[in-house]
This record gives sequence, structure tokens and C-alpha cells, in this order.
Amino acid sequence: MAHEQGAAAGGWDEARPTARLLLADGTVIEGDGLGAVGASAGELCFNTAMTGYQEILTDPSYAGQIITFTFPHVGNVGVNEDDVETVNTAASSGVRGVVLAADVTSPSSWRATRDLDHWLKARNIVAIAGVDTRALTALVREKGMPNAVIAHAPDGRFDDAAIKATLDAFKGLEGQDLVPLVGASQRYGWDESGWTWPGGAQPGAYGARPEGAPKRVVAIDYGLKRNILRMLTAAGCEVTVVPATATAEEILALDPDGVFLSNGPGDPAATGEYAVPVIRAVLEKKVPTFGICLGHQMLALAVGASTAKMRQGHHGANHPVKDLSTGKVEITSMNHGFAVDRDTLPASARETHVSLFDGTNCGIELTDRPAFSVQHHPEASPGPQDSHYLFHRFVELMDDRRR
Ligand SMILES: NC(=O)CC[C@H](N)C(=O)O
Repeated sequence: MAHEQGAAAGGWDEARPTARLLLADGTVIEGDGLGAVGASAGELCFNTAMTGYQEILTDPSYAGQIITFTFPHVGNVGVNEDDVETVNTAASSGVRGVVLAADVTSPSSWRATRDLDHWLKARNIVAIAGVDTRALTALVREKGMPNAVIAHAPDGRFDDAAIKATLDAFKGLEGQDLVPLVGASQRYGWDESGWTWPGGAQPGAYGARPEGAPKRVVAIDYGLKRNILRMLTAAGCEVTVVPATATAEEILALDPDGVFLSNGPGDPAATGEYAVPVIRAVLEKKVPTFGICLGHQMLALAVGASTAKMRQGHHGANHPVKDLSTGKVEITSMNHGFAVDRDTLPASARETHVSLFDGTNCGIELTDRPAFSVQHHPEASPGPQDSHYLFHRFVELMDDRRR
């Protein structure tokens, strides 16, 4: 923001700021543009993780959001082909913009295949650097996550009316079902090499499964992260991914040992309108069910609880969560802006995890069905691995049912 407005009336002016961040309350912050050129609107949140910017930027749950990184140096290790969480490559990453403190330097890592600036351009993500992200974060903490727009104009000339129109056209995340933007549209199988094939497991193809055979998991894709698939596979599951619009009949015809409800973007209540009946039908059949983040919110909605918008949300890789069954505290990775309202949980849902930052609900377990879910991201990508045990808990539930 150390820019002087350029005096020259025409042509390129080095002194002009090349990007602007406009908040809904009219605040304008100037900086250096990078990534895609143009204007892009979303809800502005902040993420406190010190590592894993590429996984964060490819997490489909960020659809409709602009991420402010509180860690000042982002981009130093460039980007690579591996640290990508998006599975559905046909869809965009979802993230609507990036706000950085320091300008991005040349990548310094043997793993880098590209620099962040060009990668953001290729993914059509607009970004602004040179911003006082501490002040911006303080503002979000105080006032909540505002709607915002980032405009990047390399010549420093901005169309104020167009920027304002972009901001006004963004209606905020409440009431928005963003799953269709990022979720799979076809059923597919996935294996640990990252290979996908259309269709996945075919109904009845395996017949009776012997003791010790991999658990057949059907994952409902609301905006699934790749590392969840890796973790499920590593825990001994064979995963078939189905679109969020798959019917309960389609899912149950695959004869799953377990159903997984994925993370995903947007307002859970909006997605719940079509997801809840499907989840209820799965629960009715007592199929072991595990949900993460949006999947957690979906499970809660399916048993009649409600979700509410949070003021600043939880986005980071150091969030302490208490497992109420064991008393243990796990440090977790988080990315959510809505939370399950514990006061609306029915008697058949027991609260299992709470956030030690603000006491919000972070997990439930049903007492009359083999189903549980957590608000945080046990796949830890990026983030600590304390919650990996939850994948084994899911496998144990499936083992119990087979017995
Ligand atoms: N990571 C997620 O699944 C996010 C869930 C939901 N979109 C929220 O913001 O609360």
C-alpha cells in the first residue's frame, strides 16, 4: 500500500497500484496485482496456516471466497503438480481471490514446477499483494467476513463502475448451494495412485466380500479433497465417488460398507435441501456413515439440527479441538464459515468434539445409527495429523457391521 497515485494521464505508470481490494463497506485497499487480470468477488476470510498455500488454494470448499493469508510470505516455494486438493479437474478451484502481505518472490524449492503468479493466472484467480493483512484480519475479526472484490489492472486503470457492479452481483454465501460448481458430475472410482476411472464399482460386481477384503466406501462428492481419498484408501477402503445429486437408490445399489459425506463449499442449509433426504435414506439402512466439514453439517441437518453462519469462521491449521470421549485435545486443520448449532441437536445425536477457540460444535455421533462426523479436517492437508484416527474409527464401524 506504499503506492503513490500515478500523475501521468495516459500510458503505463510504474507508480500506480495495479490492484484494488474493495470491501462492501466502501473501504478501498491498494496493492500490487498478480494472478489473473480482471475483477472477482467473494466473501473475504482469513487463513492462519503457515504452510500449505497450494492445498488451501485448491480446496474446493473455498468456492465463493477470497482468502487473506495471515502468514506474510506466500509463494516462496512455488507450486507443483502434487499438492493439489481438487479431484474434479473439470471444475475450477473455486477460490475467488487471494490477498497477500509480501510480494511473491522467485520460487525456491526442488519440487516447484511453476511460480505462484503464473499458476494463479492459469487458474483464473485474481490476487493482490502488498496489503497490510494484519489490519485486514483485525477488521474481519471485529466486523465479520465482508463481501469484497479484488480488481487487477496491470496498467493501473480501474473501471470503478464495473468493480462496484461485480461486488453488487455477489450475493454472499448465505443461502448459496455452491456444490454444483465443484462437485463431480459423474460417478468414478479412485485408487491410491490417484488414478480415476468412470463408474467406479459396479452394482453387485463383487458379490459377497471375504473377511479382510477392502471396505467398499461410497463417497458423496460435495467438493471432495484429494487427501481424503488418499486417507480412506490408506485405511483399507475401496472408494467410489458419486455426485452430490446421486439418489439413495443409486448409492445403496452399490452395496456400500460405508458412506462418506465430503467437505464442500457454500451454505450447508442450501445444499441440505437435496442432500438430506439421501442421507436419511442411508441412515435408515444403518450403513456406517462418516462426514467431514460440510459432510458433518449435512449429517447434523439430516437428524434435524440446524446450522448458522459464523462471524469470522475458522480457517487455519492450528485449531485446538477437544474429543469429549477421550478428553484428548487434537490440533486440527479447519476451513468453515458455518457451524452446527448444538442446541438444535436431537437426543439421538451426542456432541463428541468442541472447538477450544470458541466452544463451537466440532463433532457428533448418532446414538441409534452407526454414524459420526467432524467439523475439522482430519485428512490434515495442510495441517497436523492428530485426527487421522477418525479414518480408523470409520473402518472399525464398518468392521462391526460386517460382523
Ligand atoms: N470445508 C468445508 O466443508 C466447509 C463447509 C461449509 N461450506 C462452511 O463454510 O462452513
